[in-house]
Amino acid sequence: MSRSLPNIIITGTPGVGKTLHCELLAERVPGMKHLSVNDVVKEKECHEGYDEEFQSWIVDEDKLLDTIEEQVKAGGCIIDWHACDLFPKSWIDLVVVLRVDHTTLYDRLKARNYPENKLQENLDSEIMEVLLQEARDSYDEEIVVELQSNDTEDMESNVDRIEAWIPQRNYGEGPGSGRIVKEDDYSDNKIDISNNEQNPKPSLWRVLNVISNTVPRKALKMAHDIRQQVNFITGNKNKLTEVKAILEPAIQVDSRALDLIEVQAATMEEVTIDKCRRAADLVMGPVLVEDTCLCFDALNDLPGPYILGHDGLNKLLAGHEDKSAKAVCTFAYSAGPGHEPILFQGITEGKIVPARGPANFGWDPIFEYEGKTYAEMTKEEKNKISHRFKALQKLQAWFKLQLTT
Ligand SMILES: Nc1ncnc2c1ncn2[C@@H]1O[C@H](COP(=O)(O)OP(=O)(O)OP(=O)(O)O)[C@@H](O)[C@H]1O
Ligand SMILES: [Mg+2]
Repeated sequence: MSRSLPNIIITGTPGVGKTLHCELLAERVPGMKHLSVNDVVKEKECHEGYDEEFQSWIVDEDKLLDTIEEQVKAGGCIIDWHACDLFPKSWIDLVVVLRVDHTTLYDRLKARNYPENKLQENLDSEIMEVLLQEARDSYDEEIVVELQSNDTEDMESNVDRIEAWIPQRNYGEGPGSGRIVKEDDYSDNKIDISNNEQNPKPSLWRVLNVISNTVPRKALKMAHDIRQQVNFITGNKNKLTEVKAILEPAIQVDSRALDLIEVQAATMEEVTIDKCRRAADLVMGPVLVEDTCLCFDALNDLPGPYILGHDGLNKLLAGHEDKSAKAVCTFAYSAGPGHEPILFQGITEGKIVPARGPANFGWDPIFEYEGKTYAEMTKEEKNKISHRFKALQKLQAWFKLQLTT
Protein backbone atom coordinates (compact mmCIF):
# COMPACT_ATOMS: atom_id res chain seq x y z
CA MET A 1 0.00 0.00 0.00
CA SER A 2 1.45 3.36 -0.95
CA ARG A 3 1.10 6.49 1.15
CA SER A 4 1.53 10.12 0.26
CA LEU A 5 2.95 11.13 3.60
CA PRO A 6 5.75 9.24 5.33
CA ASN A 7 5.72 7.49 8.68
CA ILE A 8 8.45 8.74 10.97
CA ILE A 9 9.58 7.22 14.23
CA ILE A 10 11.03 9.65 16.75
CA THR A 11 12.83 7.59 19.34
CA GLY A 12 15.43 7.97 22.09
CA THR A 13 15.96 7.54 25.81
CA PRO A 14 13.17 8.87 28.08
CA GLY A 15 13.58 12.63 28.43
CA VAL A 16 15.42 13.33 25.14
CA GLY A 17 12.51 15.33 23.79
CA LYS A 18 10.54 12.90 21.63
CA THR A 19 7.13 14.25 22.55
CA LEU A 20 8.23 17.85 22.18
CA HIS A 21 9.57 17.21 18.67
CA CYS A 22 6.52 15.17 17.63
CA GLU A 23 4.08 17.84 18.78
CA LEU A 24 5.96 20.62 17.01
CA LEU A 25 6.23 18.64 13.79
CA ALA A 26 2.55 17.74 13.84
CA GLU A 27 1.69 21.43 14.27
CA ARG A 28 3.98 22.48 11.44
CA VAL A 29 3.29 19.89 8.75
CA PRO A 30 -0.28 19.58 7.51
CA GLY A 31 -1.46 15.99 7.49
CA MET A 32 1.19 14.68 9.90
CA LYS A 33 -0.20 13.32 13.19
CA HIS A 34 1.51 12.70 16.52
CA LEU A 35 1.09 9.04 17.50
CA SER A 36 2.07 8.63 21.13
CA VAL A 37 2.54 4.94 21.87
CA ASN A 38 2.37 5.61 25.62
CA ASP A 39 -1.12 7.09 25.17
CA VAL A 40 -2.32 4.32 22.83
CA VAL A 41 -1.12 1.64 25.25
CA LYS A 42 -3.04 3.17 28.12
CA GLU A 43 -6.16 4.37 26.28
CA LYS A 44 -6.67 1.23 24.19
CA GLU A 45 -5.44 -1.07 26.96
CA CYS A 46 -2.69 -2.64 24.87
CA HIS A 47 -1.01 -4.00 27.95
CA GLU A 48 -0.89 -7.03 30.16
CA GLY A 49 -0.95 -5.19 33.45
CA TYR A 50 1.47 -3.21 35.53
CA ASP A 51 4.89 -4.31 36.68
CA GLU A 52 5.40 -2.97 40.19
CA GLU A 53 9.14 -3.57 40.33
CA PHE A 54 9.86 -1.58 37.17
CA GLN A 55 6.84 0.68 37.61
CA SER A 56 5.87 0.22 33.98
CA TRP A 57 2.96 -1.00 31.92
CA ILE A 58 3.85 -4.25 30.15
CA VAL A 59 3.01 -3.66 26.52
CA ASP A 60 1.18 -6.30 24.52
CA GLU A 61 2.97 -5.71 21.25
CA ASP A 62 0.61 -7.74 19.06
CA LYS A 63 -2.40 -5.81 20.33
CA LEU A 64 -0.53 -2.51 19.94
CA LEU A 65 0.38 -3.25 16.32
CA ASP A 66 -3.17 -4.39 15.52
CA THR A 67 -4.54 -1.22 17.09
CA ILE A 68 -2.39 1.20 15.12
CA GLU A 69 -1.99 -0.75 11.86
CA GLU A 70 -4.72 0.92 9.85
CA GLN A 71 -3.72 4.40 10.92
CA VAL A 72 -0.01 3.85 10.24
CA LYS A 73 -0.56 2.19 6.88
CA ALA A 74 -2.44 5.30 5.77
CA GLY A 75 0.76 7.31 6.35
CA GLY A 76 1.49 10.63 8.02
CA CYS A 77 2.25 9.23 11.50
CA ILE A 78 4.97 10.56 13.77
CA ILE A 79 5.45 7.65 16.14
CA ASP A 80 6.65 8.65 19.60
CA TRP A 81 8.22 5.85 21.68
CA HIS A 82 11.49 4.77 23.21
CA ALA A 83 11.46 1.37 21.50
CA CYS A 84 11.44 1.11 17.73
CA ASP A 85 12.26 -2.44 16.72
CA LEU A 86 8.73 -3.80 16.83
CA PHE A 87 7.31 -1.76 13.92
CA PRO A 88 7.51 -3.63 10.60
CA LYS A 89 10.13 -2.18 8.26
CA SER A 90 7.56 -1.71 5.50
CA TRP A 91 5.64 0.76 7.69
CA ILE A 92 8.54 3.09 8.37
CA ASP A 93 10.21 5.70 6.15
CA LEU A 94 12.45 7.57 8.59
CA VAL A 95 13.80 6.83 12.07
CA VAL A 96 15.02 9.83 14.04
CA VAL A 97 17.05 8.99 17.13
CA LEU A 98 17.28 11.98 19.45
CA ARG A 99 20.42 12.28 21.56
CA VAL A 100 21.26 14.46 24.50
CA ASP A 101 24.30 15.24 26.68
CA HIS A 102 24.08 13.17 29.80
CA THR A 103 24.32 16.17 32.14
CA THR A 104 21.31 17.73 30.41
CA LEU A 105 19.45 14.44 30.54
CA TYR A 106 20.27 14.14 34.24
CA ASP A 107 18.69 17.55 34.89
CA ARG A 108 15.59 16.71 32.85
CA LEU A 109 14.98 13.39 34.57
CA LYS A 110 15.72 14.87 37.98
CA ALA A 111 13.07 17.52 37.27
CA ARG A 112 10.63 14.66 36.76
CA ASN A 113 11.50 13.26 40.19
CA TYR A 114 12.82 10.01 38.76
CA PRO A 115 14.20 7.78 41.53
CA GLU A 116 18.01 7.60 41.48
CA ASN A 117 18.20 4.02 40.14
CA LYS A 118 15.78 4.66 37.29
CA LEU A 119 17.59 7.88 36.49
CA GLN A 120 20.95 6.12 36.43
CA GLU A 121 19.65 3.30 34.24
CA ASN A 122 18.38 5.76 31.68
CA LEU A 123 21.61 7.78 31.74
CA ASP A 124 23.63 4.60 31.19
CA SER A 125 21.38 3.77 28.29
CA GLU A 126 21.96 7.18 26.70
CA ILE A 127 25.73 6.99 27.20
CA MET A 128 25.83 3.48 25.71
CA GLU A 129 23.83 4.63 22.66
CA VAL A 130 21.40 1.80 23.26
CA LEU A 131 18.50 3.18 21.23
CA LEU A 132 20.67 4.37 18.37
CA GLN A 133 22.05 0.86 18.12
CA GLU A 134 18.58 -0.64 18.27
CA ALA A 135 17.44 1.61 15.42
CA ARG A 136 20.47 0.71 13.32
CA ASP A 137 19.94 -2.99 13.98
CA SER A 138 16.27 -2.82 13.02
CA TYR A 139 16.12 -0.57 9.94
CA ASP A 140 18.13 0.13 6.80
CA GLU A 141 21.06 2.29 7.69
CA GLU A 142 20.13 5.07 5.29
CA ILE A 143 16.81 5.82 6.96
CA VAL A 144 18.22 6.11 10.50
CA VAL A 145 19.38 9.58 11.55
CA GLU A 146 20.83 10.77 14.83
CA LEU A 147 19.98 14.33 15.94
CA GLN A 148 21.06 16.27 19.02
CA SER A 149 18.32 17.61 21.33
CA ASN A 150 20.19 19.62 23.94
CA ASP A 151 18.43 22.94 23.62
CA THR A 152 15.65 24.78 21.83
CA GLU A 153 17.99 25.76 19.00
CA ASP A 154 18.66 22.06 18.33
CA MET A 155 14.96 21.36 18.46
CA GLU A 156 14.11 24.16 15.99
CA SER A 157 16.76 23.04 13.56
CA ASN A 158 15.74 19.37 13.87
CA VAL A 159 12.13 20.18 13.13
CA ASP A 160 13.15 22.37 10.15
CA ARG A 161 15.22 19.53 8.77
CA ILE A 162 12.58 16.87 9.17
CA GLU A 163 10.00 19.20 7.67
CA ALA A 164 12.26 19.82 4.71
CA TRP A 165 12.64 16.07 4.25
CA ILE A 166 8.93 15.48 3.88
CA PRO A 167 8.25 15.94 0.20
CA GLN A 168 5.00 14.74 -1.28
CA ARG A 169 5.70 11.41 -2.88
CA ASN A 170 4.66 7.80 -2.70
CA TYR A 171 6.07 6.07 0.30
CA GLY A 172 5.93 2.43 1.20
CA GLU A 173 6.29 0.91 -2.28
CA GLY A 174 9.19 -1.45 -1.93
CA PRO A 175 12.64 -0.98 -0.50
CA GLY A 176 14.08 2.51 -0.67
CA SER A 177 10.97 4.12 -2.15
CA GLY A 178 10.49 6.27 0.89
CA ARG A 179 14.14 7.08 1.26
CA ILE A 180 14.21 10.74 2.09
CA VAL A 181 17.62 11.12 3.62
CA LYS A 182 20.41 11.54 1.13
CA GLU A 183 24.17 11.47 1.43
CA ASP A 184 24.31 15.28 1.19
CA ASP A 185 22.23 15.52 4.30
CA TYR A 186 25.09 14.16 6.37
CA SER A 187 27.63 16.70 5.27
CA ASP A 188 27.57 19.05 8.25
CA ASN A 189 28.16 16.35 10.85
CA LYS A 190 24.83 16.99 12.53
CA ILE A 191 23.68 13.63 11.35
CA ASP A 192 25.84 10.60 11.82
CA ILE A 193 24.79 7.40 10.13
CA SER A 194 28.11 5.67 10.36
CA ASN A 195 27.91 2.16 11.68
CA ASN A 196 29.84 2.28 14.90
CA GLU A 197 31.58 -1.09 14.94
CA GLN A 198 33.55 -0.24 18.05
CA ASN A 199 30.55 -0.19 20.30
CA PRO A 200 29.63 -3.50 21.85
CA LYS A 201 26.16 -4.63 20.84
CA PRO A 202 24.12 -3.47 23.77
CA SER A 203 21.09 -5.69 23.28
CA LEU A 204 20.90 -6.68 26.93
CA TRP A 205 21.49 -3.12 28.02
CA ARG A 206 18.39 -2.13 26.25
CA VAL A 207 16.14 -4.33 28.27
CA LEU A 208 17.72 -3.44 31.56
CA ASN A 209 18.11 0.21 31.03
CA VAL A 210 15.35 1.79 29.10
CA ILE A 211 12.77 1.77 31.78
CA SER A 212 9.89 4.04 30.97
CA ASN A 213 6.22 4.04 31.84
CA THR A 214 5.55 1.47 29.15
CA VAL A 215 7.94 -1.31 28.16
CA PRO A 216 7.78 -4.05 25.55
CA ARG A 217 6.82 -7.39 27.08
CA LYS A 218 9.92 -9.23 25.93
CA ALA A 219 12.17 -6.50 27.29
CA LEU A 220 10.58 -6.72 30.69
CA LYS A 221 10.84 -10.50 30.79
CA MET A 222 14.53 -10.33 29.96
CA ALA A 223 15.08 -7.59 32.49
CA HIS A 224 13.74 -9.90 35.17
CA ASP A 225 15.72 -12.88 33.87
CA ILE A 226 19.05 -11.14 33.92
CA ARG A 227 18.67 -9.37 37.24
CA GLN A 228 22.02 -9.71 38.92
CA GLN A 229 22.22 -11.49 42.24
CA VAL A 230 25.11 -12.47 44.51
CA ASN A 231 25.47 -14.27 47.81
CA PHE A 232 27.72 -12.16 49.96
CA ILE A 233 29.46 -14.46 52.41
CA THR A 234 29.77 -12.58 55.66
CA GLY A 235 28.73 -12.76 59.27
CA ASN A 236 29.40 -9.04 59.68
CA LYS A 237 26.17 -7.03 59.65
CA ASN A 238 27.96 -3.71 59.13
CA LYS A 239 29.73 -4.95 56.03
CA LEU A 240 26.49 -6.36 54.66
CA THR A 241 24.72 -3.02 55.19
CA GLU A 242 27.51 -1.18 53.35
CA VAL A 243 27.60 -3.63 50.46
CA LYS A 244 23.81 -3.50 50.06
CA ALA A 245 23.81 0.31 50.19
CA ILE A 246 26.37 0.47 47.39
CA LEU A 247 25.27 -2.39 45.07
CA GLU A 248 21.49 -2.47 45.35
CA PRO A 249 19.15 -2.17 43.54
CA ALA A 250 21.29 -2.86 40.43
CA ILE A 251 22.63 -6.05 41.98
CA GLN A 252 20.55 -7.90 44.52
CA VAL A 253 22.67 -8.86 47.53
CA ASP A 254 21.67 -11.92 49.57
CA SER A 255 23.85 -12.90 52.45
CA ARG A 256 25.09 -16.17 53.86
CA ALA A 257 27.23 -16.63 56.95
CA LEU A 258 29.63 -19.51 56.39
CA ASP A 259 32.46 -20.55 58.64
CA LEU A 260 35.41 -20.42 56.28
CA ILE A 261 38.85 -21.13 57.67
CA GLU A 262 41.38 -18.72 56.20
CA VAL A 263 44.51 -20.31 54.76
CA GLN A 264 47.95 -19.04 55.59
CA ALA A 265 49.18 -17.42 52.40
CA ALA A 266 51.81 -14.93 51.35
CA THR A 267 49.42 -12.26 50.09
CA MET A 268 45.97 -11.03 50.99
CA GLU A 269 44.90 -11.68 47.40
CA GLU A 270 45.71 -15.38 47.76
CA VAL A 271 43.77 -15.57 51.02
CA THR A 272 40.71 -14.00 49.38
CA ILE A 273 40.86 -16.17 46.27
CA ASP A 274 41.07 -19.34 48.31
CA LYS A 275 38.16 -18.26 50.51
CA CYS A 276 36.06 -17.45 47.42
CA ARG A 277 36.67 -20.86 45.82
CA ARG A 278 35.63 -22.69 48.96
CA ALA A 279 32.54 -20.52 49.41
CA ALA A 280 31.39 -21.17 45.80
CA ASP A 281 31.76 -24.93 46.38
CA LEU A 282 29.69 -24.77 49.56
CA VAL A 283 26.95 -22.49 48.20
CA MET A 284 26.93 -24.17 44.76
CA GLY A 285 26.31 -20.79 43.15
CA PRO A 286 27.62 -17.23 42.70
CA VAL A 287 29.42 -15.84 45.72
CA LEU A 288 31.14 -12.70 46.83
CA VAL A 289 33.69 -12.67 49.64
CA GLU A 290 35.60 -9.80 51.13
CA ASP A 291 38.78 -9.14 53.04
CA THR A 292 39.84 -5.87 54.53
CA CYS A 293 43.21 -4.88 55.85
CA LEU A 294 45.19 -1.93 57.09
CA CYS A 295 48.70 -1.37 55.78
CA PHE A 296 51.06 1.04 57.55
CA ASP A 297 53.63 2.75 55.37
CA ALA A 298 56.11 2.94 58.29
CA LEU A 299 55.90 -0.82 58.72
CA ASN A 300 56.21 -1.89 55.10
CA ASP A 301 52.48 -2.54 54.81
CA LEU A 302 52.10 -4.49 58.05
CA PRO A 303 49.86 -5.40 59.87
CA GLY A 304 47.97 -6.21 56.65
CA PRO A 305 45.35 -8.87 57.31
CA TYR A 306 46.44 -9.31 60.95
CA ILE A 307 43.91 -7.00 62.55
CA LEU A 308 44.44 -5.93 66.15
CA GLY A 309 42.32 -3.77 68.46
CA HIS A 310 42.51 0.07 68.18
CA ASP A 311 45.02 0.33 70.98
CA GLY A 312 47.21 -2.36 69.50
CA LEU A 313 47.17 -0.66 66.12
CA ASN A 314 48.05 2.71 67.62
CA LYS A 315 50.83 1.19 69.72
CA LEU A 316 52.33 -0.45 66.66
CA LEU A 317 53.01 3.00 65.26
CA ALA A 318 54.01 4.60 68.57
CA GLY A 319 57.70 4.88 67.76
CA HIS A 320 57.15 6.02 64.19
CA GLU A 321 56.80 9.55 62.91
CA ASP A 322 54.97 8.42 59.79
CA LYS A 323 51.33 7.60 60.66
CA SER A 324 50.18 7.19 57.07
CA ALA A 325 48.16 4.08 56.26
CA LYS A 326 46.22 2.44 53.49
CA ALA A 327 42.82 0.85 53.99
CA VAL A 328 42.57 -1.96 51.46
CA CYS A 329 39.45 -3.86 50.56
CA THR A 330 39.54 -6.90 48.32
CA PHE A 331 36.39 -8.54 47.00
CA ALA A 332 36.46 -11.81 45.11
CA TYR A 333 33.54 -12.95 42.97
CA SER A 334 33.05 -16.44 41.60
CA ALA A 335 30.15 -17.40 39.33
CA GLY A 336 30.03 -20.82 41.01
CA PRO A 337 32.03 -24.00 41.64
CA GLY A 338 34.91 -24.34 39.15
CA HIS A 339 34.74 -20.66 38.10
CA GLU A 340 37.96 -18.77 38.68
CA PRO A 341 37.48 -15.96 41.23
CA ILE A 342 37.86 -12.40 39.98
CA LEU A 343 39.34 -9.77 42.29
CA PHE A 344 38.21 -6.17 42.81
CA GLN A 345 40.40 -4.06 45.05
CA GLY A 346 39.88 -0.59 46.49
CA ILE A 347 42.41 1.46 48.43
CA THR A 348 41.86 4.61 50.49
CA GLU A 349 44.88 6.44 51.85
CA GLY A 350 44.69 8.11 55.26
CA LYS A 351 46.42 8.12 58.61
CA ILE A 352 46.17 6.46 61.99
CA VAL A 353 44.99 8.72 64.83
CA PRO A 354 43.81 8.25 68.44
CA ALA A 355 40.21 6.97 68.34
CA ARG A 356 37.45 9.52 67.51
CA GLY A 357 33.78 8.83 66.86
CA PRO A 358 31.47 5.90 67.68
CA ALA A 359 33.26 2.58 68.09
CA ASN A 360 30.84 0.22 66.42
CA PHE A 361 32.62 -0.80 63.23
CA GLY A 362 36.15 -2.22 63.48
CA TRP A 363 38.94 0.33 63.22
CA ASP A 364 36.74 3.12 61.81
CA PRO A 365 37.49 5.46 64.79
CA ILE A 366 41.28 5.46 64.21
CA PHE A 367 41.43 5.75 60.40
CA GLU A 368 41.38 9.41 59.39
CA TYR A 369 40.71 10.59 55.85
CA GLU A 370 40.85 14.31 55.03
CA GLY A 371 40.34 15.45 58.63
CA LYS A 372 37.58 13.03 59.68
CA THR A 373 37.82 9.47 60.93
CA TYR A 374 35.61 6.94 59.18
CA ALA A 375 33.63 6.75 62.43
CA GLU A 376 32.98 10.51 62.39
CA MET A 377 31.53 10.40 58.89
CA THR A 378 27.90 9.74 58.06
CA LYS A 379 27.27 6.44 56.27
CA GLU A 380 26.69 8.36 53.03
CA GLU A 381 29.98 10.26 53.38
CA LYS A 382 31.95 7.11 54.10
CA ASN A 383 30.29 5.19 51.27
CA LYS A 384 31.53 7.78 48.78
CA ILE A 385 35.24 7.52 49.57
CA SER A 386 35.85 4.28 51.42
CA HIS A 387 38.14 1.45 50.31
CA ARG A 388 35.05 -0.79 50.25
CA PHE A 389 33.15 1.62 48.00
CA LYS A 390 36.06 1.81 45.56
CA ALA A 391 36.30 -1.97 45.33
CA LEU A 392 32.54 -2.30 44.85
CA GLN A 393 32.58 0.35 42.15
CA LYS A 394 34.91 -1.90 40.16
CA LEU A 395 32.66 -4.85 40.84
CA GLN A 396 29.62 -2.90 39.62
CA ALA A 397 31.41 -1.82 36.44
CA TRP A 398 32.41 -5.42 35.79
CA PHE A 399 28.83 -6.65 36.24
CA LYS A 400 27.65 -4.04 33.76
CA LEU A 401 30.24 -5.11 31.24
CA GLN A 402 29.06 -8.70 31.50
CA LEU A 403 25.62 -7.57 30.38
CA THR A 404 26.93 -6.02 27.21
CA THR A 405 28.92 -8.98 25.96
N1 LIG B 1 15.72 20.19 22.61
C1 LIG B 1 15.21 20.55 23.80
N2 LIG B 1 15.43 21.79 24.26
C2 LIG B 1 14.91 22.18 25.44
N3 LIG B 1 14.16 21.40 26.24
C3 LIG B 1 13.91 20.17 25.83
C4 LIG B 1 14.40 19.67 24.58
N4 LIG B 1 14.00 18.41 24.44
C5 LIG B 1 13.29 18.12 25.53
N5 LIG B 1 13.22 19.17 26.37
C6 LIG B 1 12.53 19.20 27.67
O1 LIG B 1 12.84 17.99 28.35
C7 LIG B 1 11.68 17.45 28.96
C8 LIG B 1 11.41 16.07 28.38
O2 LIG B 1 10.97 16.18 27.04
P1 LIG B 1 9.90 15.17 26.43
O3 LIG B 1 8.77 14.96 27.39
O4 LIG B 1 9.56 15.65 25.07
O5 LIG B 1 10.80 13.86 26.39
P2 LIG B 1 10.40 12.40 25.87
O6 LIG B 1 11.56 11.93 25.07
O7 LIG B 1 9.08 12.44 25.19
O8 LIG B 1 10.32 11.56 27.21
P3 LIG B 1 9.45 10.21 27.49
O9 LIG B 1 10.15 9.07 26.83
O10 LIG B 1 9.53 10.02 28.98
O11 LIG B 1 8.06 10.43 27.00
C9 LIG B 1 10.55 18.43 28.72
O12 LIG B 1 10.46 19.28 29.83
C10 LIG B 1 11.00 19.18 27.49
O13 LIG B 1 10.47 20.48 27.47
MG1 LIG C 1 7.23 11.58 25.73
